[in-house]
Amino acid sequence: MGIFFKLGWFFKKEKKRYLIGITFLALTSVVNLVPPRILGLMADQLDEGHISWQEYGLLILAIVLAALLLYGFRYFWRSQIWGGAAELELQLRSKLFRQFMAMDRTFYQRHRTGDLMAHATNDVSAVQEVAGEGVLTLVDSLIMSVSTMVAMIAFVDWRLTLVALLPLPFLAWGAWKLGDRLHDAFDKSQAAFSRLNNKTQESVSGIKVLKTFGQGREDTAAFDQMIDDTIKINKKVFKWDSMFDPLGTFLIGLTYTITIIYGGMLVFNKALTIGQLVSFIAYIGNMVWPMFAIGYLFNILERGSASYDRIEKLLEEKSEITDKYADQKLSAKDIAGDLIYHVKYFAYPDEPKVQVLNNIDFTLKTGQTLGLVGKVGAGKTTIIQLLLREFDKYDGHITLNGHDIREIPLNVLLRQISYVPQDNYLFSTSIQKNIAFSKADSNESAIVSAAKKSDLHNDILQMPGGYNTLVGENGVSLSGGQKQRMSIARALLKQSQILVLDDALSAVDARTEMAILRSLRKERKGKTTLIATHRLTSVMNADLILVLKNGRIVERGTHDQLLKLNGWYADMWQRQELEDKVGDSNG
Ligand SMILES: Nc1ncnc2c1ncn2[C@@H]1O[C@H](COP(=O)(O)OP(=O)(O)OP(=O)(O)O)[C@@H](O)[C@H]1O
Repeated sequence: MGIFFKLGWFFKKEKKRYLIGITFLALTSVVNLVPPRILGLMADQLDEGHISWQEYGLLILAIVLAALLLYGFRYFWRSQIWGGAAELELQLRSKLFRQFMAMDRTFYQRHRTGDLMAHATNDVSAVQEVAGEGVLTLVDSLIMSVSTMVAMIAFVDWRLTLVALLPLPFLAWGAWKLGDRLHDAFDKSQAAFSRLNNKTQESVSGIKVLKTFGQGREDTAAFDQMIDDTIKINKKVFKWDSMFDPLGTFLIGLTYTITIIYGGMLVFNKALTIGQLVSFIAYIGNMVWPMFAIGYLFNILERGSASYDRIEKLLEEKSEITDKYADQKLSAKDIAGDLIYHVKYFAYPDEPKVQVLNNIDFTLKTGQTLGLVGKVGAGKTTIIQLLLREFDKYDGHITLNGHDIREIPLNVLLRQISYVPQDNYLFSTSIQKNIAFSKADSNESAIVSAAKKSDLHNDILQMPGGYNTLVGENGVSLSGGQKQRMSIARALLKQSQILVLDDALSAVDARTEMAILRSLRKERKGKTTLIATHRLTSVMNADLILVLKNGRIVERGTHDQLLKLNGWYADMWQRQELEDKVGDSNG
């Protein structure tokens, strides 16, 4: 029952809806007592042999009227109570979705996508059942069983009521105990199904890798094993289910048998009329559902409660990135200015002792371009992540036009940044919509212009549907280079103050890279650009180049200054130049 208190906030909000629903539910139960009583009266009249057609007609009319009333009452309680359950489902789902949107990276490191999906679907459904089926079962089974018992005693006989209903509590007990096992088995079957889903998704998404590594057969075997396990688990569901139904039939049959034997004796001894026995038999029908229901109720509430706790736990998680300054009156203009980094110490939250950035200091004037280079794992992406506010806990500060970025409203800051990661996400829709994702109200000419600047326009014209070509899930139908250029077009369309390219040109050839960089220089005059890369030609025109090693800046300057230093940059430049020459002569 605790779950009803946990959901108190919701029932309080939806008080009116539930009061109306419960009132109609109670009316339904009471009107349900009428047809059996009328059937009894009819049977008595038939038994006594004096049938007045007028009276008979009136009784039939009363049954029809009761049926019509029941129709109307049922409609009202259903629309109110099921409507309430749907409302709760909606509220929980949107709360969860908002929470998922607000959460930082570490949240997604702690929770797997499949698990989050399960919370947003299975758990929400289990809680929704409490507000629908749970309320119905609790209220209806109580009112219906109590009112039917009162009618049995008042209109028929208390002794028959006592004896005939003896088996029914066992039905409630059986429904509770077996139902518990059934639900348990059902939960396991759901979990197995979810594992199977995860596996299918992973195998299909990674099909290219699987095939190229010749792992197709092994993966199929692993999948077969999983199906075997799932079937074994599902067999348990059928086992408990098959025990449950016959138990119900047996106990209900026993109740009817006792009624016929003992009721028959009472009729024989003239303690009861035939009509009363007929009414009683019809009333038993009213008692069956509440017994099943009471048993079910415990399971619905237990499951709902466990699911609600899981949802609450997720909702209680706090993002490390809080938009504390969301109300700060800062506009895009206020933050358009120099970008200054002064980060003494940064470590990722899961490994707080491993220093990833160490004394990163630099100033980038408005309109300048910064190049970030260095070996893999040197800290280039980490520097960018701090600007994007994926992590807020570091010793030092990063400012934009003098404002600490942690004190700028998130939406104001992020609207001023276009970010192209190494591996961008494309939605399974048309090319046009994928480019326009960064600025939904863009017109066609702006989209085409962005595609031209990122050297993608000609590729798109070659495609069967042009700009309307569908790209498949995460752009499967595109080459790596096309995907990267599409992400750049998306970023350019946004025309933001700061553009960040994180190894975003790694999949395009040197000539295409040069063309894109040329148009970027033209396009982004007066705007700030950050480029992290392994290919030094991408940053040779930058105003400032930082060479990173183990999270520290080991060399800094322009291309020419760095060449003169004769350090890592100069060495790498020579090697890459040589590689290009060898590549050209081979090509
Ligand atoms: N989420 C994370 N949690 C813990 N450590 C991380 C995380 N992301 C990156 N690191 C570590 O931080 C260090 C810097 O990584 P970063 O991605 O910034 O390097 P990078 O220079 O961008 O490398 P690459 O050129 O391969 O992209 C690496 O040692 C990496 O293993």
